[in-house]
Amino acid sequence: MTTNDTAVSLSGLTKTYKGVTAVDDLTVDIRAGRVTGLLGRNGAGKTTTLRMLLGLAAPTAGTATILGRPYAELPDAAHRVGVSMDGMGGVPGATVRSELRIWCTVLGLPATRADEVMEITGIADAATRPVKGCSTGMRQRLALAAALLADPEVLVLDEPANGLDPDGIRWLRDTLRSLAGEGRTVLVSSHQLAELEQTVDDVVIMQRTLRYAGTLADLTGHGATRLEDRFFELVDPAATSPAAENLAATAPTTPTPSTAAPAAVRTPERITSRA
Ligand SMILES: Nc1ncnc2c1ncn2[C@@H]1O[C@H](COP(=O)(O)OP(=O)(O)OP(=O)(O)O)[C@@H](O)[C@H]1O
Repeated sequence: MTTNDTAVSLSGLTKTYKGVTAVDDLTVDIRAGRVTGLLGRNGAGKTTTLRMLLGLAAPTAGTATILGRPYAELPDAAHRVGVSMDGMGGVPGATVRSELRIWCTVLGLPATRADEVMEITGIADAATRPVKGCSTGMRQRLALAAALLADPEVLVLDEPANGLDPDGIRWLRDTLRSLAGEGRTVLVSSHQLAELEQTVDDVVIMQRTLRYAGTLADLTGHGATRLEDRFFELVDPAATSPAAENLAATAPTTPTPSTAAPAAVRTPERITSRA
């Protein structure tokens, strides 16, 4: 079911690479104005899903829309959707400020906007630092700064917590909550379950196929169970020992054939699964 406040809609979304299905028949609506965590192990298909959503990879089957249209057909998409993904590349030789100013030019924004987003993301002190000399955490902040430049309605962030120290993680959590508080939609991929548990309203769990879509509160019984426990029940019901779970959580996953039976998929009220 699609509602008026659906920000992202995936329908039967499937991607096969040389006979290996990375994303299989993913159908889910993501509600506007909320922080939604796209969760899955390494290799679960999160990045592939986001790339299809943003028109960076062509689906083998199915559709993905953002604000009601495929990204490539969305008017003013570069202003309405802010994106942070690995491999988006930087400008050789740029400093933090000059890189953001280049993006300001590309987006038709005043150069002063670069300084505003540096303040928001806590990197103003690093304005003159070469980007290639920045730490991973600093680069994550810079990537979010770039995503925020055009004051977008929707943010799509691929693993934004990677490389952040505890201060950075707390800052990211507060920032994402505050962005959603302003009415923005935040779709954030991660496999850092403890972190996400404190950040998201809604959860989409995938392991090539959809395993859960709904509110965090529904998933955890309003905190009665931990997200991590529910996650493992959904992605790997056979795993029983914590040691096995920890190992599985960090090991790359080889996609299984698309004929494998999907796990139970819930259809709660906040995110509507149409699987
Ligand atoms: N361009 C590609 N060509 C072939 N296989 C690919 C390609 N991109 C992704 N894959 C495969 O698709 C599967 C899903 O990868 P994807 O990067 O989407 O997972 P992920 O959930 O984002 O993982 P991670 O958390 O490690 O980033 C993996 O098995 C990966 O090897």
